[in-house]
Amino acid sequence: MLNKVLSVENLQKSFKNAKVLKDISFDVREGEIMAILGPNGAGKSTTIRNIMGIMYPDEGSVTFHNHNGNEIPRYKIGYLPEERGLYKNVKVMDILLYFADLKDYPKEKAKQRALDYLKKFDLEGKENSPVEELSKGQGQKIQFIGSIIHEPELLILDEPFSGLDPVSQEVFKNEIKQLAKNGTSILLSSHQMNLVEEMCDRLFMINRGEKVIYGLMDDVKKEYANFKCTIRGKNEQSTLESLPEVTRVEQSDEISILYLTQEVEVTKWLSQLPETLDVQELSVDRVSLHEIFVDIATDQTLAQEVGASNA
Ligand SMILES: Nc1ncnc2c1ncn2[C@@H]1O[C@H](COP(=O)(O)OP(=O)(O)OP(=O)(O)O)[C@@H](O)[C@H]1O
Repeated sequence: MLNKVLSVENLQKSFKNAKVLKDISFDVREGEIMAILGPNGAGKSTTIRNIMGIMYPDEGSVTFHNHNGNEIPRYKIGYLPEERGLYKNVKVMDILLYFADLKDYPKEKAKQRALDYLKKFDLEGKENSPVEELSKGQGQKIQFIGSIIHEPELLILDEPFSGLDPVSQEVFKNEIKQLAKNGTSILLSSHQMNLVEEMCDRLFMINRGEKVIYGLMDDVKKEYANFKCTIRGKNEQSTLESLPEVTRVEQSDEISILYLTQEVEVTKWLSQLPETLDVQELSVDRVSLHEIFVDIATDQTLAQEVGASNA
């Protein structure tokens, strides 16, 4: 098993009378991409702020290697906060060197890394531009570079994809994957399930401050991502519901989605469909992480530890 870089144990946090974190525990391992997923207000940012020492938990602990709380060497951690914003009248290079200086990172090395990353993020030649002349997405790229300029061992990204266009999202996604491949441990939060689905190794799903799922992405998919069959054609809902292995049918206009049991053998199931069905189009897919989340967040009885031995 990979080494643990960060451990979060039994975090509890209340604001006035509202308990927003209820016994949150997970870890982040060397070189992995770990995602905290959950809907708005679930407690993702509060968890991250407690890890970063921006606020302190009422109960529980945060450990980075063998260091706790104030002993944690913050210069080994990179952080992209949810709040975006940089000093407006400062030049791009100056702000990046300032970020590096805060972490005691050598200036010349930082300068070279900054230039390399500006090029990578399609911002070549912008080093002397004032931040106020950048677009929102460009500013976010600068802030992202600022969070990795000092080669952190652990990188914490709070909603890294929000506000980015699809091309920039792809650039960020690839860079995050590359960093992990080179050994950086990544913890990122998101409420956009589909974006992180194919990039994270493990996930922690949180809803109303509580753990809903914690485990390997592959295990979560195996456990929850059953097959669904989408049929376009004129069919009675009751006919479709009476087919074997169908747990639920959703219908709108001529599109019917048949959710199938975990045990279904797809080829066998397809071969026994009645000839009387009206099929103009048919596809079989696994339900997405997004659908799994909506299901689970609205029916807590499904919540259980997934792949606990691997988690
Ligand atoms: N400083 C604060 N004072 C009072 N309540 C707070 C504070 N910070 C967060 N909360 C509350 O804690 C809950 C969790 O908020 P948090 O920002 O952690 O959610 P989130 O999962 O990051 O959501 P989002 O996806 O919307 O960013 C919310 O109900 C929020 O209103």
